[in-house]
Amino acid sequence: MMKKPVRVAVTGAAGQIGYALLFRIASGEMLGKDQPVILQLLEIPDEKAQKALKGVMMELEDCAFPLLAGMEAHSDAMTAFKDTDYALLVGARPRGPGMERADLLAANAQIFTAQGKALNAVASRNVKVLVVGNPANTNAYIAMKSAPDLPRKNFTAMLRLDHNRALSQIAAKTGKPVASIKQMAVWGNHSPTMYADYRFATVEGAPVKDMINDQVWNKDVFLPTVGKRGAAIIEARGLSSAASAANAAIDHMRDWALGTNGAWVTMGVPSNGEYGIPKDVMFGYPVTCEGGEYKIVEGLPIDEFSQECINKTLAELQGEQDGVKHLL
Ligand SMILES: NC(=O)c1ccc[n+]([C@@H]2O[C@H](COP(=O)([O-])OP(=O)(O)OC[C@H]3O[C@@H](n4cnc5c(N)ncnc54)[C@H](O)[C@@H]3O)[C@@H](O)[C@H]2O)c1
Ligand SMILES: O=C(O)C[C@H](O)C(=O)O
Repeated sequence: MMKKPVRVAVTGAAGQIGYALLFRIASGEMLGKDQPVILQLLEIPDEKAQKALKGVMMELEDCAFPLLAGMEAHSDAMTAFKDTDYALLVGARPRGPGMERADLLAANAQIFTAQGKALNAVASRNVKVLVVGNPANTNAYIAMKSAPDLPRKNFTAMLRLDHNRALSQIAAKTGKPVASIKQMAVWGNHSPTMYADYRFATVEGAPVKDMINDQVWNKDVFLPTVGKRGAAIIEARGLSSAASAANAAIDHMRDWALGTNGAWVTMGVPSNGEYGIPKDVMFGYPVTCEGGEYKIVEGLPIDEFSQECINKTLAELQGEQDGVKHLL
């Protein structure tokens, strides 16, 4: 028997990430090839954006996806998020050359206050929320704080792109297939301060750290390459990453909904104090997922270098939180 359709809200649906995301959700790559979806698409109430959204919907229609059980265009979060089971908050201004993601805070923070309130009012009480719009951790924090009637754990930020970037860099360095690398972790903020950590990573049971055995490469090549990859793409493309970001969003939601079978992935989630991070800070952690819930991998040893890196990314996140206090 066919499953009951679930509602998936996507904001910024006519943007570049939206264009790389919606077709994959509708084809079943996110929630499974047996899960029909109803897309609830939000764009700003602007004639050009709404017209572009209509065009994307025409193309979705032309794909005749068997799993696409319905599709709606919205210009108001209060209708777009009605009863939604999943919410991918992508819509926000991207950064341009020379900007840091934190520079977007003022421009984007208000979007997430309003959208958090709308989720609070009308979404399914089990809604799974992924914030992609930058600065993603702090925007997710704002949305969570603006939705006091929803469980905190329902709000997450996207660090999966950083996780995937770290995997690819390690695959290139070790010459091992990307799929063979297990137990990667990225701690903290989706910003250059993030700490991509391969201390626990293995390939077929063998430690990656021993294969590389080069702390200078870790510090001077690996960490800056992963941390500044977003800027490198903006520099090369003239636009911020889109297909890889959409791919990471699919990975994040699929793993959260369908489970990881014990494998580690990275999600930005509200802290409950794990690893000394203050409660509610939206922090990148290694997690496993099962039965629609994520669980932070606990008890990992944190050496001095790692603690310094974690402190730095935490301090940045706390600074961002301070900067939006007046909105909450
Ligand atoms: N977390 C990550 O790893 C990651 C990766 C890539 C991009 N991003 C971020 O994702 C965001 C979107 O990037 P993009 O390249 O798709 O940008 P884009 O400019 O191509 O598209 C953004 C879309 O959002 C819409 N929008 C703006 N405000 C909105 C609102 N309040 N409600 C609904 N829609 C709204 C715009 O009209 C536009 O169509 C940016 O903030 C970017 O920095 C995050
Ligand atoms: O870096 C950006 O501004 C876009 C995105 O967050 C990325 O990491 O590619």
